[in-house]
Amino acid sequence: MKEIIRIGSRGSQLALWQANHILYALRDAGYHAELEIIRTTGDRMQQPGFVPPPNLDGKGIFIKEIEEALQEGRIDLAVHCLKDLPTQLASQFSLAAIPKRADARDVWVCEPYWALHTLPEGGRVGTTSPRRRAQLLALRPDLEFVEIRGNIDTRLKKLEKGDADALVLAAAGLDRLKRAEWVHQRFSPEEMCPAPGQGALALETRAIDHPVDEAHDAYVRNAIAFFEHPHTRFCTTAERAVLNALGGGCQLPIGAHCTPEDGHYRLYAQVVAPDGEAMVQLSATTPCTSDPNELGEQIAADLIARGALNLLNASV
Ligand SMILES: NCc1[nH]cc(CCC(=O)O)c1CC(=O)O
Repeated sequence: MKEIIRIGSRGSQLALWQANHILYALRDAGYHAELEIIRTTGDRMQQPGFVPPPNLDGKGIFIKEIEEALQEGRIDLAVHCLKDLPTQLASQFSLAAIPKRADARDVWVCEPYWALHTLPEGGRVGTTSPRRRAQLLALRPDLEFVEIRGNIDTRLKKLEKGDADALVLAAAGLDRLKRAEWVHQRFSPEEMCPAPGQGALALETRAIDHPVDEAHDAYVRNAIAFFEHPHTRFCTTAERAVLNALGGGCQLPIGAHCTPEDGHYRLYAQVVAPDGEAMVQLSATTPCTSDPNELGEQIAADLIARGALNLLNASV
């Protein structure tokens, strides 16, 4: 009898694309894989009329129910956007593989103003991300913001309807869903520094020392090992270390972007005040042989020495 690898995913358009991408690759490699769709708190929050419970903790709202399924053995493998994963996983879980990253950049989606600087004064940008709002204000203090939620097609429809004049989205999502014709401008990381881990997937399994079935868990870890992409692992580990050292969470206006450059890695990180009036930014390089966590922690310490925590405190 063939062993089956059960993959858990959220039901959003983008999550399904990503989970299927992994599923088909596993099938191509000769494995039996199945998909299980799991509804998370984060998905329910995007429904109209959702009332958040008073004790709701924003961290990990897209992963809680998926990790429960992992822990209970209903699934063997969870496929997430790495940027939605908290910087610290509970000890029962492991980031078993990080596949090659797609385009990590943020993009400008705006008809008919093809670039950020051409949008007329007071233009309304549809984003709820504190990082994107702060970074946009640093470039264009006149901008206004409106809440646009939902999956990518919903957001594009709301843009078409005129609910906003422009959107800023992750390139990876639009590229994966073949909506790249909406992209007018891909921001350089210095203009709009992407969220740590943006554009990368995370393959999460039970940790080695928390198996449901030792032989099956080892089989799954072995099956997914070929997805692992060492450059992406290094870069996203360094980026997430910056975020972790500054207090974690996707609600903080922190960008970090690391790239391999011949023989070394370069990490750039940026913390912006919520009103865009102040910013600290730094970059550092390190040899390929060094520890990505040290690189991220070093940058975070240097950002703190330049006042990053004051900017972050202003944002809560
Ligand atoms: N916060 C939602 C989210 N999580 C991951 C992506 C995009 C895909 C990725 O970064 O891998 C998005 C949408 C967006 O930011 O536009």
